[in-house]
Amino acid sequence: MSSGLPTYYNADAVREVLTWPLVNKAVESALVAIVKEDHKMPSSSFAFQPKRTFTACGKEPGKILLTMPAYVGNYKLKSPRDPGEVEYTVACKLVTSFSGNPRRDLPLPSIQAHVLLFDYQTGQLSAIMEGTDLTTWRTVSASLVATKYLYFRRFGAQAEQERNINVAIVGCGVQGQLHAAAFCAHFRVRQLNLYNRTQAKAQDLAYQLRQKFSTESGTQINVCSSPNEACHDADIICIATYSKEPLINLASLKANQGVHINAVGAGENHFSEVAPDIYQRAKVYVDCYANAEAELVGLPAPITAEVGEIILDGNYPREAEISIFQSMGMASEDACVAQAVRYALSLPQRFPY
Ligand SMILES: NC(=O)C1=CN([C@@H]2O[C@H](COP(=O)(O)OP(=O)(O)OC[C@H]3O[C@@H](n4cnc5c(N)ncnc54)[C@H](O)[C@@H]3O)[C@@H](O)[C@H]2O)C=CC1
Ligand SMILES: O=C(O)C1=NCCCC1
Repeated sequence: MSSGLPTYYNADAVREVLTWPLVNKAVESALVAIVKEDHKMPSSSFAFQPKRTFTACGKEPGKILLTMPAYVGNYKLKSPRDPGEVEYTVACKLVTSFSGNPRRDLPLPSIQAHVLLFDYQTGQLSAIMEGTDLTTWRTVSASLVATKYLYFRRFGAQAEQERNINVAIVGCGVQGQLHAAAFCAHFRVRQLNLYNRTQAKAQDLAYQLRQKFSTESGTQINVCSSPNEACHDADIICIATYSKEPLINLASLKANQGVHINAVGAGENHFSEVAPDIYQRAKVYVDCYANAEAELVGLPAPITAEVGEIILDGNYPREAEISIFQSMGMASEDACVAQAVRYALSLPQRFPY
């Protein structure tokens, strides 16, 4: 038992060990752990994750502080070097969302976070970890995991390695940029369409991604002048803006074909970016029912399942269905990723995850 000060992990340290295998495993563990024990295929891991709080930071909109506590029990980090011991993690993320930050004279990220990690046996605060990149990575990872189970698995177990897809990114901010790079890195992306309200941002992103993916994997990367243009031929759509108005509707999508949407953004109201006619036609999946109950009031469609339930029971959407992963972000993802980061940083040598 330590009686010293908590260890501080700064952004550079965290960045050094953030890799997709590490984050994806941790996020998948979290998505499964929060599934209720009475599910038909229960998992041995479990989590307690109360509804998070939102504090308005002033009277004008667009500035909020969220507190996100979680306990995740009896799960595995599952890294190649990990001896298979089970983990217990107690954590609380403090995160602000100040949507005007990128437009400040000295721009800052809209989302900034720290994760507090506690000793699960004594309750002592053991670490404070800068959590801004961690938040971006785990959110993108949740979209990757959701896409794997809600889109690819409907076409078979090998589809994520074999199937060519067209991807649309609507909103090329911090989230959109990492979604674009990660989807190209994980899947066979034939065409990547980028839309951003300020087109120069989409052009910058296209320029950077072309250096890597156009030559390596032949991905055709296009900058589009409207969300409709970006999405009309897309199999997968990742939408991550602060828009209070719908940016895409049913007419924006490929007709009568399987489409999967990762609906990531929109701040306080998570579902305003996507029009009700899509929700009414789609199967809607969430990361967590408890958050959905509090944060998706007025969602124009019923919720089909949590992503973790689908991982456990394999009840995938049908091939031609539209699926939506309504991503809210959850504390147990942050807890599991922060724990994995701390574990990776504790190893004498960095290992290739
Ligand atoms: N689901 C989750 O777990 C998480 C969700 N988010 C959400 O993702 C969204 C994006 O976050 P970041 O990329 O960090 O923000 P950002 O500020 O870096 O990027 C936002 C992008 O959206 C665009 N945008 C903003 N308002 C718009 C509007 N009215 N119409 C069209 N485009 C608009 C901007 O041009 C910008 O490129 C936010 O809504 C944020 O709350 C962020 C972190 C986690
Ligand atoms: O889960 C998170 O972290 C966030 N979710 C919604 C917007 C702010 C950050």
